[in-house]
Amino acid sequence: MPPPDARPPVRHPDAPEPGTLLGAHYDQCFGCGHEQPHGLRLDATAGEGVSITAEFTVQPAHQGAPGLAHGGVLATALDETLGSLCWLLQTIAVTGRLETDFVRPVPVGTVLHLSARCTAVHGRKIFSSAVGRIGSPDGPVAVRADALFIEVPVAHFTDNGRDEDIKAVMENPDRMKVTRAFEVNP
Ligand SMILES: CCCCC/C=C\C/C=C\C/C=C\C/C=C\CCCC(=O)SCCNC(=O)CCNC(=O)[C@H](O)C(C)(C)COP(=O)(O)OP(=O)(O)OC[C@H]1O[C@@H](n2cnc3c(N)ncnc32)[C@H](O)[C@@H]1OP(=O)(O)O
Repeated sequence: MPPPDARPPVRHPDAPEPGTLLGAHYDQCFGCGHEQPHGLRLDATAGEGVSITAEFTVQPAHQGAPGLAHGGVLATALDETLGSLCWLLQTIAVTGRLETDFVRPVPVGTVLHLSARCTAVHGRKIFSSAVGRIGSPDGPVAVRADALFIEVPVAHFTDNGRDEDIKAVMENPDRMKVTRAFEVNP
């Protein structure tokens, strides 16, 4: 829970307009990357204020039980949608905590409609919540999450990421949309 002196989130003046399809932040991202054959290929759209909507279609490769989505995959979809809120805050942050409720089973072939909103900011801490609904934006709730993201410097990635992947991004910054958006020059 945010502390009492947390402030409401502020949409950055340079945030993409509501309705903008955000696109992948990194082409190899398991959550959103379109060059990632094993991933979720989740498409997120900027909403009003500090909110995001996203869609993800559960594929056969995402099964846990026969014909049903794996819970970890659903948690990833929530995590990715929540992470997209950082575009609207224009902040680089990573997930510190993700608390997930699995409310209904999600069959393969389902379009999961996700929505996320930032609830508060306190120093480097970003508090947010998300919900995933089955079949339509008004469909039954299947999953919910509350998250704490922590703002980090670019060195979080350059110091810890595998060298060959960091090098590949630096050689072709277009592979990582965020390096352009935040004019990252590590
Ligand atoms: C070549 C160029 C590359 C450029 C890259 C540029 C940008 C990248 C952009 C985008 C990519 C970003 C994210 C990826 C996108 C989407 C994927 C979805 C998001 C994810 O999937 S991302 C992966 C999973 N994620 C991690 O891989 C994090 C691993 N982790 C750590 O790296 C550290 O753990 C860290 C940094 C989180 C904190 O470490 P730290 O040392 O910086 O800070 P510290 O520990 O002091 O915490 C500060 C305050 O947060 C509180 N706090 C911390 N953790 C807490 C917890 N769990 N519960 C409750 N409170 C917590 C403390 O209690 C303290 O609170 P207080 O200030 O009140 O004392």
